[in-house]
Amino acid sequence: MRGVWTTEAVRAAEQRLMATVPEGTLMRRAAFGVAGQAARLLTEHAGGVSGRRVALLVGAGSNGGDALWAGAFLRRRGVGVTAVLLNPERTHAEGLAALRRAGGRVVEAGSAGAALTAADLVVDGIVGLSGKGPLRPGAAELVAAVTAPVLAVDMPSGVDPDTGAVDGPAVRAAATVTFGCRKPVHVLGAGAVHSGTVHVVEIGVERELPEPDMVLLDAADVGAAWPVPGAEDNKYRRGVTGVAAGSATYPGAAVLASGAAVQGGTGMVRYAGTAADAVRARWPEVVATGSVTDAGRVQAWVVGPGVGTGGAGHDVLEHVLSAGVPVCADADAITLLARDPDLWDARDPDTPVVLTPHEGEFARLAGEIGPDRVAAVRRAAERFRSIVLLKGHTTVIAHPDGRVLVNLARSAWPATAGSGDVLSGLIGSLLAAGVDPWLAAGCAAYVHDLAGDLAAEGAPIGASAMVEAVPDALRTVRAATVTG
Ligand SMILES: NC(=O)C1=CN([C@@H]2O[C@H](COP(=O)(O)OP(=O)(O)OC[C@H]3O[C@@H](n4cnc5c(N)ncnc54)[C@H](OP(=O)(O)O)[C@@H]3O)[C@@H](O)[C@H]2O)[C@@H](O)CC1
Ligand SMILES: [K+]
Repeated sequence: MRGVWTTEAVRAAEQRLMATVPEGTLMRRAAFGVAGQAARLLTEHAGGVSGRRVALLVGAGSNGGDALWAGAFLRRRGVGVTAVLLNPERTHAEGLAALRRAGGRVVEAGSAGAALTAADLVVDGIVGLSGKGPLRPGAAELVAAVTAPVLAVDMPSGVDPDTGAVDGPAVRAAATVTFGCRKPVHVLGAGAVHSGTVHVVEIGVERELPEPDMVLLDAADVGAAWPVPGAEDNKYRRGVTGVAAGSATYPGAAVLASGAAVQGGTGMVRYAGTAADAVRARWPEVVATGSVTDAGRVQAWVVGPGVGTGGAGHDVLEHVLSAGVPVCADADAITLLARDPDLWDARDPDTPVVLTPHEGEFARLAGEIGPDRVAAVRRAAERFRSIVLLKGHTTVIAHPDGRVLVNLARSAWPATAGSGDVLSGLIGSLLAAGVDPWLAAGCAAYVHDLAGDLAAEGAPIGASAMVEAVPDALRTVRAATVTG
């Protein structure tokens, strides 16, 4: 698992560390990391380092100081460096002196045109963790004139450091070098896109950090958590997943959710609903019945996709919530819960529930999301005493106790009709196997996204192709576990 820490936690850790090391040490370590990545990008985009040109966009604080020191290091490798000062009277003095000593050029924003046009790489040191709001007009104008790839120092300027929100001009970086750990800006929403490839440079601050504010799973974590049957297991011990989804008119959701549960490795899938014929036709291994009341025993239920929001869907959801087993409630089930909160009374308080809304369903259930997605999902998880998984380019998964897991999409190909049904089937499969519901939601989100990416291979796909690709995705994460 990789941690993500808020700027508040990072600053506190930085203060503790600063007290133990000579002044300027952390900035030079940080800047050295920036210079290393800059050299790598120059090699990649301009075929070498020496003789290439770099422009530094330098703001008023330490972020600009990092950029200036990085410029000084790059000068030693024969790079032509020009610093563009956005706020000359507040420029980091030591950094500026270091760049000048190393033979760097310094210009003010008004005369930056030639340096920006000639640059093979631009380093964004406009603003870092003290950033508020979008780029101010002077900075925005310069950034708009950039054509070379941008390397962001700590974070892309103009993005909100703690929410990743972008509501005006902001830097779009090819890569970002950050210090000590990832911050929310690197993994949330638009911020994740604007950050480009994120490189974390250790500067010592990481040793001072408390428990992370959010975590990201990697392939090996998912591979280790995904259940693998042992010699003692049989289909019942592996877990039976109930799927209450779809309808005679809309059988697709039932077929996709049941298929994903099968492919996710559950021991048996019991389908209950009016799409039984369609499910049997596509997945003969599924035991299909017409109603949840005669479905037989299951260890977890997936409920909602395509069940409708009328009386029949209401009764299905009520039955499932009172069954005393973990439930993944998606789509129409969420709309039903939003419309009739009394449905929650059917749930035994100890029964784990995983809610998987998209943004519209989330708003119906818990109100508008606002710019701070993580805070909104945390509040909803606490309010409904459920795991809440908010879908998006960054999927945010909150536990009622405040823990948050995020999953970053590899591409947007999986954003297709029926994709959510696949996700809920995977979650159901893990819940039935007894995986912790918060981890189950995180692992399912990871495998869902990976399956989409593997199926797509750079071209559009339908949700059925994602179901087909689940075994490939599972092989990939299991291989990562083996190789460490
Ligand atoms: N954490 C660590 O361990 C280490 C951190 N280090 C580095 O320090 C950085 C944080 O530095 P920092 O606190 O000096 O402020 P920073 O982000 O440079 O902002 C400067 C000023 O910009 C302004 N401003 C605000 N918003 C703006 C906007 N939208 N557009 C334009 N301007 C805007 C605002 O001033 P204002 O004009 O509002 O008075 C603000 O005070 C951090 O990101 C990392 O790079 C490393 O050196 C070593 C280890
Ligand atoms: K920056």
